[in-house]
Amino acid sequence: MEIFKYMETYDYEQLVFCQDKQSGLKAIIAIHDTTLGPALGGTRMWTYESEEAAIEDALRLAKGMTYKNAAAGLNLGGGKTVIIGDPRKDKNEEMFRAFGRYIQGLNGRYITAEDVGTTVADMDIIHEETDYVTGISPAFGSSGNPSPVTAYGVYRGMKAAAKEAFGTDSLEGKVVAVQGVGNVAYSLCRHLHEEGAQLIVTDINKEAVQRAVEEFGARAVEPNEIYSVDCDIYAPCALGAVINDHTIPQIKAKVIAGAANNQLRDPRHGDIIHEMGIVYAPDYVINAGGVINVADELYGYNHERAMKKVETIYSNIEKVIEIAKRDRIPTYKAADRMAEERIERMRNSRSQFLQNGHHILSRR
Ligand SMILES: NC(=O)C1=CN([C@@H]2O[C@H](COP(=O)(O)OP(=O)(O)OC[C@H]3O[C@@H](n4cnc5c(N)ncnc54)[C@H](O)[C@@H]3O)[C@@H](O)[C@H]2O)C=CC1
Ligand SMILES: CC(C)CC(=O)C(=O)O
Repeated sequence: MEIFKYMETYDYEQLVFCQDKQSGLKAIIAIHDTTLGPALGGTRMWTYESEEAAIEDALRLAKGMTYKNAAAGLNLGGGKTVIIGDPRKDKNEEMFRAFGRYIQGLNGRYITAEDVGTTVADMDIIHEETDYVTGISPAFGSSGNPSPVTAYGVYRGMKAAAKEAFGTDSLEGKVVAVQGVGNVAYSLCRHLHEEGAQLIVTDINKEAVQRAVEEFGARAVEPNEIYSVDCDIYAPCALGAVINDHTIPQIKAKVIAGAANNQLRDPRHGDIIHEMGIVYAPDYVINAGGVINVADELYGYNHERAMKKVETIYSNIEKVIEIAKRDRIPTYKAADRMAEERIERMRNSRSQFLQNGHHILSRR
């Protein structure tokens, strides 16, 4: 990968490599765009096949955060971190302390939170070194684990997408195929089960599958079978790039609505599912609940206020569908348009973010 060429093409501001020999920390912080405010986005810990794959993931996820935060109406830019390693084996306290010091060094240009492979406990350790971290324990007056809130937002957004596809937003009796039943999808399954949806689930973690089977009466399938099952709604809730040339021909769902980031392998896959008549709820619009929740910490966390904003995900999905129909474009393009227009409007009044993150965080 020619890194500067890639950064120039997609207009990234900064890429930071963090190394700490003693703890084994190898982290990449990508800051995409800070026009709207400091870059807020989670830290993912994952066993990447190569350093290049980790860099690419950090860059793609950071850009997604710029669009997510803009579309959600937050005054925040987009960034993300990946830590290279196995979250089950390679974590240690010194690692997150070292990482916290690197975040502090950015002086508020980047604020972190949880993502795949990191937890509230990890954020609490980071908090020992910096205030530029959210999703820390409620004991600190913070919002805690963002996953249940993300799940609630996905559930509401799924209902809005279902209304377009089926003429009603009721999910009672609808068959929903959930890919990955981790932190977010477990809570999502609970909402769906409570509304009377029938669940088909898969995960590479057999215990997670078993829990969904026992608690929600879900039917379990193998990971490679989830695309082709007979269902009304496909909910990708594991990792990205799952809507691709290989999977699209298998999909029978009329709606795709899930929590995973970067679901489309490439933009053209959004065009293909649009032509197939599938209602696609753009990932970064429907999964914004977690970031909306942690972002509220910057104003002194208020759960009621945060949930009120999370509710706007329903109308945001409606808005995206409306723009798509009006302009005869796929929903992913409509979402991009919505986010880009907001950033452009603000670009006239501010350019690069300069240290006021500290000022915001002092209101905690
Ligand atoms: N946690 C949050 O608040 C937010 C999460 N997201 C995104 O939602 C997705 C899920 O996040 P979490 O639930 O927090 O992560 P998680 O790590 O708790 O859950 C992911 C689950 O997917 C499973 N999985 C991995 N590869 C799989 C495969 N090939 N087939 C089937 N299952 C597979 C894992 O075993 C795990 O149970 C991620 O893409 C994340 O970036 C997006 C916004 C916020
Ligand atoms: C997990 C969230 C709090 C932030 C984030 O990184 C995301 O929405 O993907």
